[in-house]
Amino acid sequence: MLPLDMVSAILDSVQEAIEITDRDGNIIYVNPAFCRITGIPFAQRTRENIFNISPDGALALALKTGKPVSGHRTKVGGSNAEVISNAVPILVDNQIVGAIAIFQHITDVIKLLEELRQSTNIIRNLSDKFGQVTQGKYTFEHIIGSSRSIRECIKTAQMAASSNSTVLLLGETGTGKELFAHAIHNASPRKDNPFITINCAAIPDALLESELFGHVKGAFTGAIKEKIGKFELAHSGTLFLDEIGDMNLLLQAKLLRVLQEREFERVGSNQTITIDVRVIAATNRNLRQLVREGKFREDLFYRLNVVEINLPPLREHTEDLLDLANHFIIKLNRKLGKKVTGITSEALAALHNYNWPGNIRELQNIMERVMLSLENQQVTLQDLAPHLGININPLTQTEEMELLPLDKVEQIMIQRALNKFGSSVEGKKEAAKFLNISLATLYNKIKKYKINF
Ligand SMILES: Nc1ncnc2c1ncn2[C@@H]1O[C@H](COP(=O)(O)OP(=O)(O)OP(=O)(O)O)[C@@H](O)[C@H]1O
Repeated sequence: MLPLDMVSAILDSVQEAIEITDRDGNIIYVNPAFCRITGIPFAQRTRENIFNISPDGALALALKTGKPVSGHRTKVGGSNAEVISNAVPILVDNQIVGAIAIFQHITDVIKLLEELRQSTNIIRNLSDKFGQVTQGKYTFEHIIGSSRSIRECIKTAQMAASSNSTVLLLGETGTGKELFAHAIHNASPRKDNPFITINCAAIPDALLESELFGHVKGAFTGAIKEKIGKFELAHSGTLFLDEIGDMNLLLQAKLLRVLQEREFERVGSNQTITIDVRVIAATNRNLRQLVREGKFREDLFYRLNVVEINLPPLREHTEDLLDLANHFIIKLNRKLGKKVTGITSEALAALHNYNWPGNIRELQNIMERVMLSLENQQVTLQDLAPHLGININPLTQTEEMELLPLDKVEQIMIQRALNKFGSSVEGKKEAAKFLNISLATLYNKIKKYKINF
């Protein structure tokens, strides 16, 4: 057992407030920390009974129930001090002889809680930010194509990369707009900073503003915590605004201001935020037409259109088909664990003849579907035909008919030859040679039978 004077010296030196009662609730001891926190002198406090002065406090509860009480929030009876207290009954030979409580001033706890809340907020925001921040995935090396039109697009994009100019990428779906946006960012001085993408068509109008500019807590119903917008996330990097043609007029006005002033406010806040962001915008819609129809602001169009790059549809640069097909074969071999060796010339000719409404994305998808069932072999016309809507054996149907007019047979043969050799000038020469007619005759018959390819 510790000597009594030592026990009292220990209690006197503890930083937390301590209060002790006897079995009947008479307060028999409070330490100096208690007097400091509550402002009640020792002599005054030890004249009181806990059941009178603080009947709902932790000490009274511990005495009444004989059980420990922890984390009890209360005001110390007879003072204004709010505390969090833990109390336990004091047992001697299994009999309650009193109770002791230890208090912590609530302002200390609140201060700690506030610090904790702020730290949690910072961590949450950082992890939010971290989750959304990406780097540019592709470089110009990933862009396949040696046709004049693609080379020109690459040249313009490379020139734009070194500047801070806003770039507008126009082109049908699947022509590589996003790929170019990544490549421009990666070739720019901002390449080590964030590359943030937002698809304006994929986000409902009501949410797009806060996605772009962020919001403060309580800015609108559902804004339960503050949110950093894409513009802030992209600070010092690049913001890729995809499907810009789908943005509503109200937001277009706000976007124009950011592009002009480089500043904005989060939704619900009047604090102006200044940013340094390079904007690349893209759309597969006809922006000029939208301007004429009053659906896209002319001033915004010119702000965005500092450097304009028009990506050609695949049907207009079919000379890149072989390189693209081989590129996807290599990529998909890796992805699917295959060893496909290439594509036959007949299959390539069929690719030439197709219209490619989904452009390069469609080519990539078709190659993937075909390669799923191939092993160590080439992609053939038979593999591709169902995906390109080609009937590779028109005669099997027609053979079942007893007779066919001669010109119908001629038309079918010309169609088949063009499917086989392709519709390029070289392909037509081959087809004419195979059919034993001159190139001029072939052209005449294509015209006569209105053959589409
Ligand atoms: N020149 C190219 N070389 C290699 N791959 C390409 C090329 N162009 C496009 N691709 C590939 O085709 C797919 C579609 O490209 P991307 O997403 O960039 O098109 P997009 O024009 O942005 O389409 P959308 O308008 O539908 O968003 C991607 O997988 C991309 O990597």
